[in-house]
This record gives sequence, C-alpha cells and structure tokens, in this order.
Amino acid sequence: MPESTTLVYAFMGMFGLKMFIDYINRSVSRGPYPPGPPPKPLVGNAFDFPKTWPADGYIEWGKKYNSTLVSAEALGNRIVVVNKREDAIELFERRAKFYSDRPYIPILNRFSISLTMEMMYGIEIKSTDEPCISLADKAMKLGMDLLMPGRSLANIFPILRHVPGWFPGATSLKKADLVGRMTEEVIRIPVDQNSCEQEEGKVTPSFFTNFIEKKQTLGASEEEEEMVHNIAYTVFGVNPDVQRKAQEEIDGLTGSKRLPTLEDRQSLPFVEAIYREVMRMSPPLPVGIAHRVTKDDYYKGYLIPEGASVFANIWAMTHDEEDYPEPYTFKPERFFDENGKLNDDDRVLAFGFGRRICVGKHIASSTLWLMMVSVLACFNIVKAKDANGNEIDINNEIEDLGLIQYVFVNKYDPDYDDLPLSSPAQTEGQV
Ligand code: HEM
Repeated sequence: MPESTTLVYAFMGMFGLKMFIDYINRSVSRGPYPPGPPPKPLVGNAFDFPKTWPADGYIEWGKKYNSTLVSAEALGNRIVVVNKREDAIELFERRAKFYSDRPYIPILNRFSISLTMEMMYGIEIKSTDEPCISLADKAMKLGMDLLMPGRSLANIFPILRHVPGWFPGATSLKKADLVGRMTEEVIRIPVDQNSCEQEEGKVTPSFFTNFIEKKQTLGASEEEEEMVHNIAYTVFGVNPDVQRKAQEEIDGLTGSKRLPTLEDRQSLPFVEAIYREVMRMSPPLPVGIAHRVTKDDYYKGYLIPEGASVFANIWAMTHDEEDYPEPYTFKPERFFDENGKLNDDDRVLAFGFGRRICVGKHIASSTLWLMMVSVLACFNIVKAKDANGNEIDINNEIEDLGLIQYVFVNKYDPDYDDLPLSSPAQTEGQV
C-alpha cells in the first residue's frame, strides 16, 4: 500500500477515535456550561456559529437562552462568548490568572507581539508599497479570517491541524501555513532593514514619532485620509451639530491660528467625547480576540472548562441599552455628567480586557484623536451631491472591515470581505 494511503487511513482512524472519545466525554455530565444551541451528535455545534455578523448573532443567543454568557462546542473545543461588560471584567481582569492565555491558533504565536513591536519601534515605513507592509496586510487579512469562532474547521476540530496540507479540503491549514510564512517574512524584512540602517549609522525614528511629526508638517497619507474619511462622513456628515460644536471648542482654544496638538487633548472635552462615542459605536474588533482558560472555572453557576476559548463580545457591551441608552444613536453628550464635565466612563472597551488588552492602545488612541481633531480643525464635512445637485444620503451602516486594516496600512480588498473587523459602509458617490 502506498505510504500516503496508509497515512490517510491512519488519520481517519485517529479522527474517528478522537470523535468517539469526545462524544463519550460530552455525555459524562460536567457543567452545566453556559447555555447555547443544543449540540448535534458527533459534530456538536460546528455548524451553528453565526456567520454574517457574529456579534449580533451572540446577542441573539443571549436573549434566546436568557443568559449574559453563552457557549457552544465542537468536538471538545468549547467557545464561550461574554456579552456583558461586568462579566468580562470579572473573568478577564479579576480572574486574569486563568483567563490570559490565547488559544492555539496556527498563526498567532509569531503574528501578534513580534510583528507589531518590530514595526512600531525603530522601523521607518516610507511607503505603503514596501514589501513588509503589503505582506503584513495580506497576513493580517488571512489571519483574522482564521481567528473567528467557527470560521476555520481546524480551530473547531483541533485534530484537523495534523491533516497534511495536500489533503482535500484542508484549506484553512494551507492558509495558516501561508500566514505563518508571510509573518516570518514580515518580521525578517524590517529587522534586516534596521540592521542595515544601524550599520550605516542612521538613527531610525519610531512609527509614533514619525507619525506625529508628519501629521503636523505634511498632513496625512492616503490611507490615513481614507480612515478619517470614513469616520468623518458617518459621524460628522450625519451629525452637523456635533461637528459645529467640536469646531467651536477647537477654535476657542487655538483661535484658528494653529492645529491642535496632543497637549491640547485635556482641554478639548467635547472632542474627547466624540472619540469615545466613535469607539463605542464602531469597535473595530467586534468580538475581540479569544482568551484561553487555563483551569476549570465556575462563574454564575456555569462551568467554563480548561481550554475553552472565551470571547468578549465588545459590540454587545458597547451597544448594551442599560449602559448606553439609544445605543445606535451617535451622542457624544452621553459622556458628560450633569455638571457638564466629562464623566468617568473613559474605558474604551474596543481595546479588550485584562492582561491581553491591546498593546497598541495608547498609540491608537493618540493617532485617532489627532486625526479627528485635525480634520475638524481644518474642514467642514458636508454631504456629497449628485449630478443634479441633490445631497447623497449617507449610508450609516457598519461593514465588517475596518480600522485595524488601516492601522496596518492597506487598502480594501474585495477578496477578503468577511472579516471580524468593522467600519462604516461606503455609500455610492462617496469616495
Ligand atoms: C483602533 C485601533 C485598535 C484597536 C481597536 C485594537 C483592538 C485590540 C483588541 C480588541 C485586542 C484583543 C484584546 C483582548 O484580547 O482582550 C488587541 C490586541 C492586540 N493589539 Fe490592538 N487594537 C488597535 C490598534 C493596535 C495597534 C496600533 C497595535 C500595534 C502597536 C496593536 C497591537 C496589538 C497586539 C500586539 C495585540 C495582542 C496583545 C496580546 O495578545 O497580548 N493594536 N487589539
């Protein structure tokens, strides 16, 4: 018998055995787990995960099963989704000791810290055409796709990681392998570049200092413009009063004589409220990134088993009517107290939780704030007009593609339009 056929049989045998053992394990009563759709024999909930807009799908599960915590499982791999802010803070922060691992996802070990840190500190990005940027972009898109709960069968069925890439249907493994190799390149290119620059005695400024400097002297790049454009159209185009109020605040401080700087941030509370409201309404990673539990834990009477992937449904939390009445209305005023001072709700949930909270949050916060305030200081954003001079209505919907993509400097790619990221949808006629 050829070696490859033996391998296939061996794999199928192992797979069958694993399914059987998991099925028996599931039948033995542990738990109860947080509620969710009833599992089907053998496959569990593998085909129940919401596909189109997962964040809303998990809110629906929460309503249906009357629980702030919901869960599902496929072949022994349990996924828990946390829909409430208090639960996320309890689990990811007070119990951080057991909720700070990441699930094994083929690409992530190399992908997260090393990539961003190499890029953020000491590497000068001169153009978006640079190989490491376009590679980072592609790796990011592919990688995000693999991260979604239920999106990759290899994440649902851990045993599938052992299937060779040539096996029919093993597309997510091929993707993971590709992302792994691309990420290695993304890390290698800037490191090599940095070494060369050091040998030549050049001082390499960081992304952050470059950005701030460039913003104040040359303005924004095409991609940065595009990001601001998206935010600006949806937020200010739809809300002219908000725009006017923010501009009055800025002009009151600068006398229209200069651009605001980061030092002015404290003195511009209304702009700050706009920043908070933008991040609340459109968190770029609506269901965050999974944390892996390293020890069986009980919460609200439910078992969250060791190895479970726990997702913070950030979207559900920032659209929770109890915390944010009229959650789908853009209202920066909600961040002021009765004395007209900014309230203490300054926690931007969009950056995640606990020890795994976004490491780039300060950079992201500063760059986004600077972009918003600079646009407000210089422009009036109005609705575009069609050929007959009629205003084009603004599409106020959110698409699942967004800011992180821009942070990694790239353009919209229609081949990967189903990502766990969000951004305002484009209206025809708006560029
Ligand atoms: C608006 C911009 C950004 C948003 C909304 C955002 C959001 C997030 C979220 C939700 C997580 C997962 C947190 C969790 O697991 O609880 C995360 C992780 C991470 N972010 Fe960001 N991020 C942004 C920008 C950045 C930037 C600019 C960098 C690079 C400097 C960055 C680097 C990272 C890294 C390395 C992680 C993984 C941290 C870990 O696993 O410990 N992010 N981000």
